[in-house]
Amino acid sequence: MVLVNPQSGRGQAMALYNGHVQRMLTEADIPHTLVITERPNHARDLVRNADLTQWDALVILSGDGLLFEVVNGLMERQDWEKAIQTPLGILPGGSGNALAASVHHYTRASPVCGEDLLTSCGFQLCKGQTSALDLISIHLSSGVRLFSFLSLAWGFVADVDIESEQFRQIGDLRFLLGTLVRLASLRVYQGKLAFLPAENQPETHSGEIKLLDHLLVPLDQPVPQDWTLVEEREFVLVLAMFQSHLSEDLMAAPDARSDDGTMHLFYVTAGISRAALLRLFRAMQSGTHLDLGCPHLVYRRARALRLEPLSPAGIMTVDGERVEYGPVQAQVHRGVARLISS
Ligand SMILES: Nc1ncnc2c1ncn2[C@@H]1O[C@H](COP(=O)(O)OP(=O)(O)OP(=O)(O)O)[C@@H](O)[C@H]1O
Repeated sequence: MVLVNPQSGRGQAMALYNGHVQRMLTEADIPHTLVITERPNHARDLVRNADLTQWDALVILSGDGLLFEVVNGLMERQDWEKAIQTPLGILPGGSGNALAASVHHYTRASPVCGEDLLTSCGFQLCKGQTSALDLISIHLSSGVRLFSFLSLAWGFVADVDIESEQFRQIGDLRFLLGTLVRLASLRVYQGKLAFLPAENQPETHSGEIKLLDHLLVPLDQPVPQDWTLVEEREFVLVLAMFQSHLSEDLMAAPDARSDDGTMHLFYVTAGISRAALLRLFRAMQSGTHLDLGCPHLVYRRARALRLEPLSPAGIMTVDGERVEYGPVQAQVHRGVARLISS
């Protein structure tokens, strides 16, 4: 099943399907059914109720938001243990296309963008090999539990992602414009951050197949003893990456792999100059931001984290989608889903 969000990116996803994708799938002799989404949550509702035995794979031609819907729709099913084993494919049709860029990066080929990225992902889709995909269980303060495959962001990155949606018509340039606007009015975000370092938890057991979040305690209790409490309380951004790319041209976590069982946690503390922050983002285009030795940038590998914003209002995103603002905690579950990626 190929799911297309006709509104994603600059609204070009259907043209990409008609121009490239359909031809590739036909040449590769892969019969498929096209589903054009009509509204937000259409894909989520569809996969929650679909007869999955009909499909070898669910393929998303859109941005990361549509795959986020599909993953969470699968996890809402009674038979989620089986449903989440359905191979998931991604074809870049949005403006960020972080997972598509990550899937390409994992092939170790040199970076590409635009239609070349679509061709690369289309080729991998036709080959049909699958890799394991980590899912990150995320608990919001209201008690809602979500599943993420890409990122959790608060502060600068989340603000740029959501505020730049008004510039959707200019495609991925919206992130550059949004970054410049946010830099001009750079903010500091107050909050508490804690995490379980990967080295303290060498093996991630996902609690059998049940996906029990055995590393987490309720949000109203202090984090366990073996967690690290970050001393700083003033941040410019907190970003947990679960794949290599934050967008098509920002390689936030070059060493990340789809099934490494690791959260790649970055935070930037207050006091960084606008120029230094801009340098970080420019270096992130080639994945060299950690080489700059910026004293405000911290990178840690983690298995679980807790973030408690103290600033009264703000933006938090999961996989680039806005979620309820407030205390949040998360745990990685290694390789519980399947991603078409070679
Ligand atoms: N037919 C539709 N009309 C409007 N919104 C839709 C439709 N189908 C899906 N959506 C919603 O659109 C949002 C954005 O989708 P998606 O992330 O796939 O594209 P994008 O935002 O352009 O890409 P990116 O995340 O790469 O920037 C999602 O929250 C999804 O729920």
